[in-house]
Order: sequence, then structure tokens, then C-alpha cells
Amino acid sequence: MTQSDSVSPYPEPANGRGENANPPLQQAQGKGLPAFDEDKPLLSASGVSKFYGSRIGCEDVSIDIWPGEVLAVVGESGSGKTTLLNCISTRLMPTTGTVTYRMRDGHIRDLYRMGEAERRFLMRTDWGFVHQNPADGLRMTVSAGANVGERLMATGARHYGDIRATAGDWLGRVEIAEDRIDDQPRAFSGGMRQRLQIARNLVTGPRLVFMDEPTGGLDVSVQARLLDLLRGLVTDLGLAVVVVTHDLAVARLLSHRMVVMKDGRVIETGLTDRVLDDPRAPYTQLLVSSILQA
Ligand SMILES: Nc1ncnc2c1ncn2[C@@H]1O[C@H](COP(=O)(O)OP(=O)(O)OP(=O)(O)O)[C@@H](O)[C@H]1O
Repeated sequence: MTQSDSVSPYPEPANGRGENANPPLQQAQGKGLPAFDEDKPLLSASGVSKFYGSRIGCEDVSIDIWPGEVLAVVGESGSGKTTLLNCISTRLMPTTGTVTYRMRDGHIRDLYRMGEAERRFLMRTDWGFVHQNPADGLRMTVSAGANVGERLMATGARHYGDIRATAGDWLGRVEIAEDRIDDQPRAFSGGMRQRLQIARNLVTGPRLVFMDEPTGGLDVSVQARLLDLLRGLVTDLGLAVVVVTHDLAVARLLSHRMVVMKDGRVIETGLTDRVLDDPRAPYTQLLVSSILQA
């Protein structure tokens, strides 16, 4: 990735004082972007590589995630999407490179130089991680209410009545009937489990959510409903999201910006509609046309 790829995707400062004259992307995208009043990325990955022995997982990736933006990471199977996601979410230590994060107090921190306890706290409170398989992100043998409520407790909530009320409210937001609050997720359908996993992740008001193929493995009609719901929540909450998907339709619907990977490297990046409507790299052209023909 070139240097210019990793700078702000938004219009250059127009007045020389670091302020944008135009609201970023809003006219270009029309996807309900929140106002961006923060002028620094939330998360920056610089020169991130991960090698599994001699095999390349991802190589020399530099990306910025901006507050409130949805960034899709796309590419075919084995292109390094999950490896990159895991490296930037501190689930997998990169072989080389740095990943920094702008904390709520404004300090920029190197994630891999943080203590384990602090990193875990950050992951519990300021981040979410939505797995493709809901069972990986839920506790299957405790109630739906407890799945949501225990995340609140991890951030200090103690009042049982408040926790239960908030959990019930969140079940409603993800379209799970409140009278299912005491049911365990193993009694839920795949789509309900995924929506519960989303509620569990969003209840603490994170600023950044990582998603690995969040609609993978679901029926097409269930996928469409889930995508609609996700899109609404992400917009309402002004979340920054990094979503890994091999499905360009998911990227089109959810994301503002896209990163295309091949063989572990980023080969194209840009606004989603631009990349999909006017792909520049030959590989992206192939990817887009093969999907369109499918
Ligand atoms: N634990 C591992 N050990 C060895 N090689 C791995 C490991 N995990 C991933 N790889 C290799 O790293 C490369 C990138 O894999 P990765 O899972 O990141 O790709 P992906 O784009 O997410 O693929 P998919 O869409 O199929 O999940 C592949 O060549 C893969 O075989």
C-alpha cells in the first residue's frame, strides 16, 4: 500500500487550519454518515505483516480506521482478511509493524505495548468483535439476558433491575422478543443468535467493532434482514466498523470504504462505490466482474 493510501480518505483541509470545508463523504456516499468532528484516525496500522513460518498471512499493510466509518476488507479465500483483522484487533501478534489506537482520553497508544489487563479492558469496553459463528462470541448455556448483561457488568454496572432492563431493551433493538430474555441462545435460530451476539457487543457503547463475515453461514433472506439491522445500528450509534467479507454485496451495503486484498497484500483501496463501480486494479476488476456475472 502506498503512503497516499493510508492518509485520511476525506477531503484535504481546505483552509490551511486542518479543517475540512465540506462535510466528509456525506455528499459522495449518502449512507447516513455521522458528522466527523475528530481529525485523527481511531486506529492506525502501519506496515503490518504476519508470517506463519514461511507462509504469508498478510504483508506490509497500512490502514487507518476513522471514527464512524465502516471499512470493508474484501478478497478471495486465503487473501489474508482474517489475519489482518486479527492483527489489528490484538488477537494475533503481527510479525512486524505497529498498530496504534486513539483512546477515549485522546492519547494514541501502541496496542502491542499495552499491558494485558489494559488491553483486555479496552476490548471489553471500547471494542466489539462479532464472529461469523455466534457460538464463538456467546455463552451458549446462559440466558440471552445474561449474555448481554454480563458485558454491562464488566464495565461496572451492578444494579440488577437496570441491567435486566437494558438487556431487554437491547433484545428489542435486535428484534428478539423480550419474552425470550430467559432463554439460552442454544434455543435460538442462527439469525437470532447472530443478533444476540450483536446486542452483546453493542450494549457497552463501543467506538470500534470488528466483524468477521457477520452474515456468513446464514440463509439469504436472514442475511438481508441482518444486514438491514446492522446498517441501522451502525448509523444510529456512529460506530467505526472493520468488516471482513468475501461478499461484495455486503461491502456495498454496509461500508463507506473498501480495502481489497490479494495474497496477503492490499492491492486497492477507496470509497466503496468507487471501487465497485470503477475498479482500478486488474484483480479488483476481475473480482467485481466475476461477482456480477455470478
Ligand atoms: N494458523 C495458521 N497457520 C498457518 N497458515 C495460516 C494460518 N492462518 C492462516 N494461514 C494462511 O494465511 C493465509 C491467509 O489466511 P486468512 O485466513 O487470513 O485468509 P482469509 O482471506 O481470511 O481467508 P478466508 O476467507 O478463507 O477465511 C492463507 O494462506 C492461510 O493458509
